[in-house]
Amino acid sequence: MEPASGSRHAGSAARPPAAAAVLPAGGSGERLGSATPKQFCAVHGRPLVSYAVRAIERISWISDIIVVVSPENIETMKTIIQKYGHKRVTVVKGGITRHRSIFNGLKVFAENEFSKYLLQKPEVVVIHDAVRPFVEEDILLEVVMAAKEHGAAGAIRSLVSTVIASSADGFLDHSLERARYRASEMPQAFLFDIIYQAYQQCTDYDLDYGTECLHLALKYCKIKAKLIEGTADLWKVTYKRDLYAAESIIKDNLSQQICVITDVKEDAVQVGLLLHESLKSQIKVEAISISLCKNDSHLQNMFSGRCYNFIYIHDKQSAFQETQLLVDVLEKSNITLLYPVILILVHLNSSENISFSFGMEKLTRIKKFAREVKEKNIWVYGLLIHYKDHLPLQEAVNSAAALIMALIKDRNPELIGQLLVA
Ligand SMILES: Nc1ccn([C@@H]2O[C@H](COP(=O)(O)OP(=O)(O)OP(=O)(O)O)[C@@H](O)[C@H]2O)c(=O)n1
Ligand SMILES: O=C(CO)[C@H](O)[C@H](O)COP(=O)(O)O
Repeated sequence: MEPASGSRHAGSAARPPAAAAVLPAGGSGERLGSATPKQFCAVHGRPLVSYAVRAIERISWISDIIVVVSPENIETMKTIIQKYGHKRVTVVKGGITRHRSIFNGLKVFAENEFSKYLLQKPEVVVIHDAVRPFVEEDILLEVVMAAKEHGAAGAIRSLVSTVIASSADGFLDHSLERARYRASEMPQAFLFDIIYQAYQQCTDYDLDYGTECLHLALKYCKIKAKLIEGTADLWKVTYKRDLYAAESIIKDNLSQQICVITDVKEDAVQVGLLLHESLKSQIKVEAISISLCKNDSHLQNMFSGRCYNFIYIHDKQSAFQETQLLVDVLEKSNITLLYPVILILVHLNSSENISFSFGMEKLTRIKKFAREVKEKNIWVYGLLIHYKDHLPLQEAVNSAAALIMALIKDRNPELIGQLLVA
């Protein structure tokens, strides 16, 4: 179950060959400048490498995923695999350069000494940097099918800047015609035997200074790679700003859909309908009116979509029991494993005096409840819709919709347990 994200050629009919993937993750992230190598930096609470692993593991036709990490990070990687429930992953010790790490990853399919188990050699192997989190199945399929046909293939992008060469004294020597050149990105794929033979023949210079796997296939096996136009999201996290960009993309993907759950009481249903109207131009809304009592079978089916945002509207003084039931169902559904789920508890109040109807005791209770369920990766926020004669319901609902959109787009952990007033 994944949040919605852009997919360019959905539903390709081509049948992929037996494939495996090698994800180099053995670098130190010097250019990012953090003490933690970038692949282990948290992006919306989860290490970057986990996003790349997840992107590959959800593809059924990729049998094995080899993640190559530096020796000191093997345990960290194994912990990540366990914590986020990753499957079909083997962790392998990396080398001092990216090429050496990739070569180590490939050896798992060809040389016994590199793994406790010699894995089944795939027809095609995908190579994808662990710091490129947004790879989609359609581009992988295109690259893999092209590799099967031509021996090697890789994703490319148009150049943003012109490439120039400078002379030794720091002056322009010449510039390249930008339209003729492309940036080489990932994923790339190869017939396994081609890329493995290429790495076996590499010089130390290639292994230490090379930056391009497609070039090795050309140089040592005379294979001209097929180049496939990639999407903008395939870029590599390299600098600190790339981590912020990755987090923004993830948050944007997570805030595409919301599920509005209303108590069956008349007021709650009415507010639910108005909220639906107010939100639907900004987000896909699914609305459910339900009595949150135990054993309600409707609840079990509610979390089948790609939804990570829920609103529960009620007009009770206290609805913690019902909310707890909702939390239990969310937890059981496993959607909280990879991303935090937002749950906004909407209380309705039409009395003159807010402080009278919403005392300190209840505020403290929301905070305590939110703190407890945060442990389950469910982020609870309170929202009071306050309406009376001089503040019409429609106006209060519009203001509530704006606050809801801000909460789910920002996904701010500092506001967990707070009560906002619309
Ligand atoms: N010895 C290395 C060096 C790099 N990589 C991996 O290769 C990918 C792309 O390399 P790059 O962006 O250059 O990562 P770093 O080498 O970590 O970054 P920097 O060059 O800024 O130090 C990353 O997933 C990185 O972890 C690797 O597996 N083994
Ligand atoms: O862009 C690429 C495709 O070949 C590689 O990801 C890139 O060459 C990695 O090199 P570096 O580790 O120096 O960033």
